[in-house]
Amino acid sequence: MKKENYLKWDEYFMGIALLSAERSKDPHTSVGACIVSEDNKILSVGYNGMPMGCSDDEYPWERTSDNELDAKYLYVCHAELNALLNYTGTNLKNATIYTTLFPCNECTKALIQSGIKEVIYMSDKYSDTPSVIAAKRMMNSAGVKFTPYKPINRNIELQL
Ligand SMILES: Nc1nc(=O)n([C@H]2C[C@H](O)[C@@H](COP(=O)(O)O)O2)cc1CO
Ligand SMILES: [Zn+2]
Repeated sequence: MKKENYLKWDEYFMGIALLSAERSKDPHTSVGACIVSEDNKILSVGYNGMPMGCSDDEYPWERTSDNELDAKYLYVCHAELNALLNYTGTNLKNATIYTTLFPCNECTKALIQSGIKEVIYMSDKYSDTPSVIAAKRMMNSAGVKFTPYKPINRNIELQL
């Protein structure tokens, strides 16, 4: 008889998003994303980080600063955008993105334009911000389904 405690598809893909988030250098919020085709093939992954060539030792990680130029927000590339940009293929039509944090309005525009049809998200901690409210409005208009991930409360330990 087959093993029963294998990872279901949703768990596997959100697990990969969570593992990708572990690559983030952001001291406050690590985000990971995994893009999956209609037939459950992993197409791309990403996490939030500074753009290529912009050293994550030199660019700021602060959330606030007297000078906006000394805070992270003008520079950091979101996990969802990185996952889109890391994709080397040509067809994201009807793909699903698993993300550990609900997408912002800017990533949402790019997700919609790329053909992503579903967003499965873990945290929605910024749900009351204009960015997320706008993101949901656009997803609703564009027919992009968004579904909270159902936690299974299982710990998976990886010994590295
Ligand atoms: N959906 C998202 N994906 C992301 O990759 N991010 C990134 C941008 C920042 O590096 C960090 C959020 O920082 P903070 O405001 O929680 O300290 O997560 C943020 C959001 C929120 O919309
Ligand atoms: Zn974003």
